[in-house]
Amino acid sequence: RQHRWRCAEVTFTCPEGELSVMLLLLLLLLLLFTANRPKHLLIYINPYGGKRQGKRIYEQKVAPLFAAAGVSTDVIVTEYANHARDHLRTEAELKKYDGVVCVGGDGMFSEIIHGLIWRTQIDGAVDPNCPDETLQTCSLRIGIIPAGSTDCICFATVGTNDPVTSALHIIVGDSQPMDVCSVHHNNAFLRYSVSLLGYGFYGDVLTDSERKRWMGPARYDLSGLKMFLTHHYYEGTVSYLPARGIIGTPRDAARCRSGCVVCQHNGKLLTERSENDGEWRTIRGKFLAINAASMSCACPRSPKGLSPAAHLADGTTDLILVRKCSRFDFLRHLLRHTSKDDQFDLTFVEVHRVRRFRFTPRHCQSDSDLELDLLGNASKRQIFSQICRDHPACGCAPAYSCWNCDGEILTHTAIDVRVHCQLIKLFARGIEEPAVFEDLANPCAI
Ligand SMILES: Nc1ncnc2c1ncn2[C@@H]1O[C@H](COP(=O)(O)OP(=O)(O)OP(=O)(O)O)[C@@H](O)[C@H]1O
Ligand SMILES: CCCCCCCCCCCCC/C=C/[C@@H](O)[C@H](CO)NC(=O)CCCCC
Ligand SMILES: [Ca+2]
Repeated sequence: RQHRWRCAEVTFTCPEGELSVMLLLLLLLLLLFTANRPKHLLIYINPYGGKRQGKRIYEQKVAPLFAAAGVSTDVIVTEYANHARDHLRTEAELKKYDGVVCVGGDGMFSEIIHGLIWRTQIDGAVDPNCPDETLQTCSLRIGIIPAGSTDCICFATVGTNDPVTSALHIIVGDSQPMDVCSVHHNNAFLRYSVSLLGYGFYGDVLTDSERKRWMGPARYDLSGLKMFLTHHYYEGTVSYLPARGIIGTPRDAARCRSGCVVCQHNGKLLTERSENDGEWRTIRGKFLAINAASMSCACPRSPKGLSPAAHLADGTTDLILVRKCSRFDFLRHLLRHTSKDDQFDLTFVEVHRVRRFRFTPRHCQSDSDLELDLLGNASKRQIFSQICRDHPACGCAPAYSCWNCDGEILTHTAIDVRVHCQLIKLFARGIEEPAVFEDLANPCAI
């Protein structure tokens, strides 16, 4: 609640009429020319996100504030999935606007960035399919009015999921840069991600929860419990390029906050330096979860997030590997997402701050890793024996999971992920530290 903003009316009185007119003019000029406030916004509302309250939230809580602040709007209520993405990619007259706002959850935000980033690359003649291209930064800022199920991007950039607070951050024209990961498979673009890329546990939770969409946000709790009990593990190889020369580690006590110096320092450093500096490292093993958190991923379910010390705009992602362990140990790890204890302080968990990583599931590994028959095909016996060994009870469980990419399912399992430092900007200012009242003895001074 401490991050909530509210409107207040303040009445100034001035004994001289002329002076009051001058002050009024000065205020108007300041608002017009010095503040970076948006004047015209393009708004997309997902009427089916979260508890299906998007339209009501916008009309009752947000539209009156925009009207009072003199912000004009063009509003589109989406009619189908990817409506907003496709409109931004091809039709929207972006020059008319100072920003784009989505009313919905992380999936709706994902649609907006896919539309905007794609459009920016095509306009700038950059090939989005090439994983090594330097992407062009998007000039339009993005606002999020939370009306989804997790709303982790709003929570991790503002500190609360409250439509009025987000509307006020948009009105005052705040700006928060943010990293974006591009995900490719064999030189073909798959998706962008800003929060969680999760294989194994979080991929399975998402797949299961999509069948329960009718339940609303509670679907994640049920699927989370089910997948915890199922306890699948997956084999594969993770290679990564550690972020070198940067300040900050995933085990820091310090957090990314408004005006973060780590983001400023690393952002400058990484844009100046070739990202191929450094040596790739490889880890092969059996994992319950492989998570890449490009930001803390804090949300009401996990107030400090999957990687509490991750940064919004430092050009890195925190790669968290949870190796195969007992149900009891995995529960200890999961419960630490919701408590103050360090979720990385466990022997089966490791975390690396990286600029790029690749994952190959075991069944996709090169032929030399598999038994080959005379025709060069991988032996069925070997693949079958893997399934049987992993799931002796039924033998029919899947040998591979899928990726949860900011709450959307990725069908490809072998992926190449690269962080693009500060590719987009949000109408936010990062989480603010609570005010410290130093002069408690003299409240008037405060
Ligand atoms: N009009 C629509 N009809 C059906 N689906 C839509 C429509 N508009 C958007 N969508 C899709 O709905 C999905 C879910 O939306 P959204 O992210 O807003 O809510 P959520 O999934 O409940 O929340 P969260 O992503 O925070 O968990 C998104 O993948 C989006 O593409
Ligand atoms: C026995 C069960 C213990 C459960 C432990 C709870 C741990 C909660 C961690 C929550 C982390 C959320 C990370 C954010 C991911 C979002 O990009 C994505 C889209 O909105 N949400 C989910 O995938 C939704 C993921 C929901 C997972 C439960
Ligand atoms: Ca980051």
